[in-house]
Amino acid sequence: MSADLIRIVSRSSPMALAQVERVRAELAALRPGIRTEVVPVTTSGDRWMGDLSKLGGKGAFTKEVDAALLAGEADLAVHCIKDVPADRPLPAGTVFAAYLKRDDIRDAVIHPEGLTLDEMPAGSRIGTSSVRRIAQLAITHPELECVPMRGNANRRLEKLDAGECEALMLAVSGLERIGRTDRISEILPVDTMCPPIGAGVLGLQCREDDTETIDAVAGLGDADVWKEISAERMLLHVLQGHCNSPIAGYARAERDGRLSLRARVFSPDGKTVLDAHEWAGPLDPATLGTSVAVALLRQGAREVIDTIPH
Ligand SMILES: NCc1[nH]cc(CCC(=O)O)c1CC(=O)O
Repeated sequence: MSADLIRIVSRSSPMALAQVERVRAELAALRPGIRTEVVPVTTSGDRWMGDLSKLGGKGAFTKEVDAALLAGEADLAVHCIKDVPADRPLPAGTVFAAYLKRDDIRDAVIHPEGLTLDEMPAGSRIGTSSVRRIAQLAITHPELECVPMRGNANRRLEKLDAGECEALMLAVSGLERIGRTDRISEILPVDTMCPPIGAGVLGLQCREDDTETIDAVAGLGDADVWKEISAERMLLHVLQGHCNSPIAGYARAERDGRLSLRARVFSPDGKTVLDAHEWAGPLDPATLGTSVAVALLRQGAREVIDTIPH
């Protein structure tokens, strides 16, 4: 950054731009002397409407953003942590300086007439390409059918309205960001629709040698979320999950300081469910993530994850 300007690189979807506006507002309150500018990019994940696994993984939504940061065309990147791969290190030369306060981690159902999953007729088509959602829907609602659905949340809502499916599943936090919570017909509890690793968390990524920007934004971070994400991302790293893995889980820092992590691994048909839940006790968050991952590996997680093509 220059002394008083931070250039923020972002994907140009409505959700990504709303995320940047949140960062700008929080930064303006914390450091009123710093100006911000937005540098928009389009990622391969935004352009490609086919199967994401054919694009080489979740990096599809982060690659071009990382490149702009590393090239010095921007000073700060805002990422949905959910979209940041954990099976490989962060791009060399970059670090997360802060994780913002966490939003709702649950998934929502959107049905034009407001029906819940229980109320939908058998054979109703649910638009989702997420193996995590497909597997868990197969467990609770085997009578419903999943059909592939990609594109940013606004485009998915348009496709729903055009009749391409009867209902959608989308993250509550994403709908909040684009101002479309009015479309929600049901919010699914985490027991039956376990969220993805990193759900509802925005991370602020900087160049590791740019201490000026790191210091400027570090104060936006939330200490509890830092612990939760450290545990969740270590779990994903140890499991070596890929973009199409049916891995779900969330850590929770309690008010009294205790930290727990629940995680699940599913076969796509939902017939195999591996489940682990542990409290950190004296362990640091990353070691908790390792411990829960090992518990899942002991239950056979490697075989379940590796049978899914990616
Ligand atoms: N895969 C796209 C994506 N990345 C992050 C979110 C939701 C917001 C978040 O969890 O940060 C979404 C949309 C969705 O899954 O409905």
